[in-house]
Formats: sequence, structure tokens, C-alpha cells
Amino acid sequence: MTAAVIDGKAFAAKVRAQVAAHVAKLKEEQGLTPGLAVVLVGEDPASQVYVRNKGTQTVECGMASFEHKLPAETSEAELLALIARLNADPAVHGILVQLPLPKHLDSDLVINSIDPAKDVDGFHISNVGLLGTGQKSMVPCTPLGCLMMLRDHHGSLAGLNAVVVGRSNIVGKPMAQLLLGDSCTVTIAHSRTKDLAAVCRGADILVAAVGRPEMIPGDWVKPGATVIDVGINRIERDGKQKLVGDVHYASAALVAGAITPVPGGVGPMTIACLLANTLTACCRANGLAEPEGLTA
Ligand SMILES: Nc1nc(=O)c2c([nH]1)NC[C@@H]1CN(c3ccc(C(=O)N[C@@H](CCC(=O)O)C(=O)O)cc3)C=[N+]21
Repeated sequence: MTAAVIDGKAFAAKVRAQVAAHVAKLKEEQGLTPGLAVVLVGEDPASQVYVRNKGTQTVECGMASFEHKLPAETSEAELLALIARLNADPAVHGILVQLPLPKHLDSDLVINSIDPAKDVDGFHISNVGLLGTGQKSMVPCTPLGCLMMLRDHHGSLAGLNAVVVGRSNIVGKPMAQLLLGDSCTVTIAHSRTKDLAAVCRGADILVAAVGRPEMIPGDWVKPGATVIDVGINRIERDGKQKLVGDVHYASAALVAGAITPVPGGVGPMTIACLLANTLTACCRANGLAEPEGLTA
């Protein structure tokens, strides 16, 4: 059997179209334009490309984009002062501080200085706690995108065995919370898990978020399982730069029921969910009904 390919790129385009339609309605009926501020500290080339993509897609959806590029040697006080200004700016509904930050900056402190209502990454400690207790929160973009694709593919996720490989605060842990919220039986596995292969083979839903190129081979995949590959690893093969996931795609696709490719899977959905979260934040800030199907 060959797996169905879950086309994240096409799915993301649909999500962005929904966002754009809702934004148009907000403008017409309320005179409101959702705004997203993206803060980039330093000159990492990959981050620059990525921040530019976010800005372009934000504007394409009819929203306002505010880019703040600060030099690598920006002090913590300067960064916190910028965040305070964005927190107070009514034109800004979402704030994203691109991670990782340069080492001299305390990212927990910086993230927790963002107004939780504007924390479109869902990384603020207060949003983490709200998600963990099943309350309304801002949900991290990558796990939200994965959840949307899983719901679309399966309908109900109730009772399915979900294994999340990776325990990061930005993907693994919130992904596990969302799957639990949809009544999966959830296992969080990681580098110290005993017999990781056997644990993975028990998964109806396998989410790989470890950041190791092609670490999960096809024979760790249960026949018919749904595989969500969060990894985006830049490697060199045959003298060429290549993007691969955390799953060995060719072998996994022979066994899985459905699989997300890299590129074109989770990545585009992450940005689409960032735009959806910005719209949601704008609606909440103004006491308006939230867009349907774009939140957890
Ligand atoms: N505060 C913060 N929030 C983030 O959400 C965040 C961050 N910092 N720092 C960096 C990572 C990385 N990330 C990606 C999102 C989409 C693609 C994406 O669209 N990838 C394309 C390929 C792009 C390419 O060709 O390089 C794809 O998978 O098809 C990649 C990477 C969000 N991040």
C-alpha cells in the first residue's frame, strides 16, 4: 500500500483564503484591520527569508504587517521596550518574536513580556497553562496546523493511539495537549524512550518532531497509520542542499495510510495558522465572534 499524501501546501492555501475572507468582512463591517508584528533580532539568513515570507502572506490576507529588524547586539532592555510599545499599540493584534534569540537574551523572559492576548505563537506561560487545562488560549501554530490536518483526514480522533516523538515546548508538548483534547490516547516519546521503535509501531497517529533528519524509518510505522512529519532539516546529499523531515519518507510512505511531505506539509500550515491566530486575536480583542474552523 502507498500512503495518501496530505498536501499541507494546498491545505494552507485554503486556510489563508478563509482568513482573507474573514479579514475582508471585518474591514467592511467593523472598519478593523488585523495587524501582525514580527520581531527579528540578528541577521540569520534563514530567519530573514522566513520572516519575509510571513510578511508577504500577512499582506496577501489583507492584514497589516509590521516588521521590526533589530541588530544582533540589541540589549534585553531595548527588546523589552519594543515589546511594551507593541503591547500598547491598538493596531497590533499579534506579536511574534522570532526564535531562537541571540544567546545574551533570555527568551523565556522576552516571550513572557508579550501580552498573552497578542501572543500568536502561544508560547507565553499563561497560554501554555490555559491550553494544558483545556481553556481558551492562543495555540502554538505548528501543533494547530497538525491538528487541522489530522481532523480533516480522520474526522474524529477519539480513541486513537497518538505517539508524539519529541518533547519541546514549541511542538511536542502542545501537540500532545491538543491530541489529548481530541480524546486520543497520547504517548510522548523522546531520545531516552526505551524501545522507541516498538512505541512508534503502536501509533495510529505518529507525529515526528525531533529535528533529526530521517530518523524514523518505515519499519517503525504501523501499517495504515497517519504520519505527521514536523521536521524541517537542511542536509547536503550528492553535493546538493536538500530539505528532509524527521521521517524517512520513501520507506514510511510504503507502510503509512497517510503522510505529510517535507517540504509542503507542516511548514506551510504553520504560517497559515499564524495568520489564523492573528485574526482570532483581533476578534477576541474587539469582542467579536471568532472565525469558525480556525481555532482549536
Ligand atoms: N517565534 C517563532 N515562531 C515560529 O513559528 C518559528 C520561529 N519562531 N522560528 C523558526 C521556526 C521555523 N518555522 C517555519 C515555518 C514554516 C516553514 C515552511 O513554510 N517551510 C516550507 C519550506 C521552506 C523552505 O524551503 O525552506 C515547507 O516546509 O514546505 C519553515 C519553518 C517557524 N518557526
